[in-house]
Amino acid sequence: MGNGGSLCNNIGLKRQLTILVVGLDNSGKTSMSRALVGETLTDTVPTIGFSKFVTKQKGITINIYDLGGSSRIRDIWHNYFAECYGVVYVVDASDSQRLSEAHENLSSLMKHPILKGKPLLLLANKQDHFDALDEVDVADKLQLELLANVCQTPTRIEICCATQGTGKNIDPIIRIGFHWLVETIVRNFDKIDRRVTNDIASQKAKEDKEKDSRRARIERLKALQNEVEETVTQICVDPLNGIKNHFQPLEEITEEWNLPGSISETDRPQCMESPSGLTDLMSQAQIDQTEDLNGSEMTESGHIQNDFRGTISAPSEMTGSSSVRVPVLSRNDQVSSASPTAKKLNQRSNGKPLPPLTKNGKLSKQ
Ligand SMILES: Nc1nc2c(ncn2[C@@H]2O[C@H](COP(=O)(O)OP(=O)(O)OP(=O)(O)O)[C@@H](O)[C@H]2O)c(=O)[nH]1
Ligand SMILES: [Mg+2]
Repeated sequence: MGNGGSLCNNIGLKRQLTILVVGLDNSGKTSMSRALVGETLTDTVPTIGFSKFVTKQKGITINIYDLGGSSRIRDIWHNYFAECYGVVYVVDASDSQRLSEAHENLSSLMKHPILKGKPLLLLANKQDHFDALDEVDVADKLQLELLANVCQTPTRIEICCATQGTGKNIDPIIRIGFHWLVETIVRNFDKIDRRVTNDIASQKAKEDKEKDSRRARIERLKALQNEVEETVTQICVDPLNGIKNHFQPLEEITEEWNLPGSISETDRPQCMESPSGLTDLMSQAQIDQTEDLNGSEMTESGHIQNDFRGTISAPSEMTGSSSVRVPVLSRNDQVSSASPTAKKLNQRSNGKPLPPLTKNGKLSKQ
């Protein structure tokens, strides 16, 4: 049996693994991944999030997750660690200015508990640039040997040029390096696979827990919102017509009477014609309601409950007085139909009986 056969035996029925391609932005990760799967290399743009590539090697399906390297995207890399069996780290060997940043980044990756010890291929890319550092210098700048020992990580470094060609024309060093990575993973498959299975399960449990607490937070917010809306409805409901509040601008109220389809001029109560008329109506309403509350006009069922939940001061320009106490009606409140206010309201509704207030304090449609 050839090498391919033994690789497949090791990996069992799964025959599938995931490799992460990471490194700083502009290092050549997407170019390298594309070259590996035989895609065209033109029009490479910075990766936002990640790109997935799939290739096969000796009967094993390999999912390549090419993660964007910009600093903001690096913050989400950890979300992909759990399912990772091995890592390709790409460095722009021609950009010596950024090698210390690359070292910091590589060090935190290799020390991450989920990645620690998983096989690593380091590609010192862009070797076609005249000033590119070779593998000895890159390894030195990245302190690769030290990191590999500290983290007990099987590590290999290669120099390459990702843009040299794609598919069959790919830089052969990339293929050799990739082949080493897959072989190393497969040789340690049982151990790595156990870690991957456990890490995926605990990541899922963590995500489920976060989802639950997010859902609970949203429900709490919704309940709070409903409570606020209910309170606002109760405060804004007008005991006179059940819809408007006392603080609606007078221009709006008078404009409404002139709208097409509104009550005709002859049906319109005199008191609504001018602000002073409105003031009269409001003052009268206040007297009526006080009378009702005193029981003078209480009907059998005791319509208005003595339930002042708050005192609202109407603006003095509306009322002519410094403040007016406005009752906040409870859900079951009704205005006595015998009260003068009700009579005035009947006038406004063409003599039809006043509908009872609905749950939210508005007049029900009858
Ligand atoms: N000269 C040269 N240019 C390269 C090489 N590899 C990649 N490039 C160029 O470098 C630029 C960035 O390449 P990408 O493959 O998009 O880099 P990346 O690491 O995926 O970048 P992000 O997605 O932003 O993280 C592109 O213009 C590539 O054409 C190489 O080996 N030599
Ligand atoms: Mg990219």
